[in-house]
Amino acid sequence: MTKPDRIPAILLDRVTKRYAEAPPVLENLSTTIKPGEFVSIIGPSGCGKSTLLKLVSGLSPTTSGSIAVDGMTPAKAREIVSFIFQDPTLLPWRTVTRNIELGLELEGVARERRQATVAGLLTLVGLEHVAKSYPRQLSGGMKMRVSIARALASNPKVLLLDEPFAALDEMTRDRMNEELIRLYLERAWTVLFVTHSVAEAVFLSSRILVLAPHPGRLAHDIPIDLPFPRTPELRRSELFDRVVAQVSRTLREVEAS
Ligand SMILES: Nc1ncnc2c1ncn2[C@@H]1O[C@H](COP(=O)(O)OP(=O)(O)OP(=O)(O)O)[C@@H](O)[C@H]1O
Repeated sequence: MTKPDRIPAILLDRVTKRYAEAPPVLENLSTTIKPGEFVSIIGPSGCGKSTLLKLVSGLSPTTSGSIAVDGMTPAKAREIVSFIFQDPTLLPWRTVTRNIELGLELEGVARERRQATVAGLLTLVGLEHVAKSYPRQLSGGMKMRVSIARALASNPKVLLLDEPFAALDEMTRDRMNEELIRLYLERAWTVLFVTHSVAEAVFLSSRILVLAPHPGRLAHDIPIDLPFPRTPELRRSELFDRVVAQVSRTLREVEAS
């Protein structure tokens, strides 16, 4: 007997999304994302990138077509999915530790287990030294790390990130990219990552989906065959520059069409 194929991490089958009576934002979008893939979504402003993440997260329903996350509807898959937004939205009156444990608290996880989980996450994102600080005492990069740690507290299998590093300076952003790749390799997540930066998408991804607008649709599906782990040296290599140039050209063609 042949072994059944592994269930796709994310399956999009002819997904169409329309807000009220407006023309569709996404139309007939189909693709399969395998477990462990790091997929970035790029495309002109308004082509439906954020909308796609909202559909996969179950925050917003599809108009037609279907989405399966690990074989489940997005609503059922919420427990295995974490969504990280550009704005970390930390609670200012809670310390770093208490921000990270918020979700676990709401789930009713006992205090001791919460503390053990948070201690591990603080180490993972390198924030042990600010465990008792408040958000206002942190830099933008640190706030984003708290937000990532909070998203990881529920031990997700699928991570959805909507331009998480857009507000950071370039150096911090590069460092966060390297940390994200380290965590991705360690935790074996499936990642769907929205960005406007082609270099960031190339650095992080095993695959890039280029969406075209009006209506949003899949224009290109580009595998990124650079070796993992991705390192700062890779970013300085000619090969990296070549891939970035190639993807930028594709994006410009989509923007011009
Ligand atoms: N809740 C909503 N109600 C009505 N229209 C919406 C809603 N959310 C998004 N839209 C519209 O859907 C289109 C796609 O928006 P979306 O934010 O998904 O695009 P995007 O590719 O992420 O854009 P950007 O790159 O500028 O962040 C836009 O025209 C936007 O105005």
